Amino acid sequence: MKTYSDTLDIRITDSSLRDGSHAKGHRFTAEDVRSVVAALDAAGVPVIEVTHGDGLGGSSFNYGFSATPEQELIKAAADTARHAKIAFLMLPGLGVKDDIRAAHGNGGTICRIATHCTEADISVQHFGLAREMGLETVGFLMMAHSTSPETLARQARIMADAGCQCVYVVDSAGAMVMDQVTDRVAALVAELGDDAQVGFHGHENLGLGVGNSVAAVRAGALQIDGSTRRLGAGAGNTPVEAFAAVCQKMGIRTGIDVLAVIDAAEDAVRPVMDEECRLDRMALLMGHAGVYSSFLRHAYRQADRYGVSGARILLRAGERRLVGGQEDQLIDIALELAAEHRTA
Ligand SMILES: CC[C@H](O)CC(=O)C(=O)O
Ligand SMILES: [Mn+2]
Repeated sequence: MKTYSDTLDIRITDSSLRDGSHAKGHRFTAEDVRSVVAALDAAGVPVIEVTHGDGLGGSSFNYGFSATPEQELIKAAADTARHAKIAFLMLPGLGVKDDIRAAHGNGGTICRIATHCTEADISVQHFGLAREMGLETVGFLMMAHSTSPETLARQARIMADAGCQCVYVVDSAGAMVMDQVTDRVAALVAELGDDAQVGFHGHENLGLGVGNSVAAVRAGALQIDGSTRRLGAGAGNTPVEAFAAVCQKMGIRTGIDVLAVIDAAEDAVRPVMDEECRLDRMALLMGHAGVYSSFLRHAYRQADRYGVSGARILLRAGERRLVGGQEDQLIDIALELAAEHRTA
């Protein structure tokens, strides 16, 4: 069996300071970042991702403005971490190449480029630049439930050929059940061979983050994302502390000190959260209907603004197969629902 390295079977990346930015309304402070990074780093978490929830350049009217510029947060993380590497994420078009250069200048060493799962071609120049700069590279194929394993594998090949060193199957909607994860991860492993590793990023919208991540590891994934205390979009991400504990019981080496990360979840991450990430009606509907997790807060906002049901907004977003970046279409849906209500 392939392992991540001689000492680790898999490598875990904590996304609470990036995916969790959605749940926090993009209001992390440098102090929040320093305290979370210090605790995760001390617990042996090997990679910590820090960026606006929608990636570099995400701070905007459409996605939500950051309270603190993300480059300051990346620098605070890099200045605090003693062992952990700092990763940052970018969606081509939201962020630009200069954002990658700035993140590198502020101490980020892992560049993660995310595209919709059938649009890997828009990442090619960014992987090229990141590799030229000596950065480690990771690719995100988002909304991976919405396409077949074969198509996903072909898209992964585009990223790997462009210089991506690990392509992630990203369950952005938390909509996949275990066999779907197995099929997709196995298809990427078969396609990429020794050319690139395979990763998995899960969400908890069907309560399957840990189970799906175990399925991914069994199918050959060497990198797994999670968020301590599940701090992430929708019902949150795979909880790092629970996944690390499960891995320990299964003899999968993660390098994480389980007791220390359990303490970090309670003592460092929970205090920076507005509230727990809950598997409530809206979050569960996202998993059920296949809706991008970061639409959750936007759906609540438009439901309030137009006096319509947030659940119905999400169901219609699922029917329309909206993809990340189409947050503004939730407004159109809310307006339609309001008009239908008036004529009913
Ligand atoms: C940056 C967009 C998005 O939040 C990436 C991600 O975490 C996902 O698709 O799940
Ligand atoms: Mn996510």
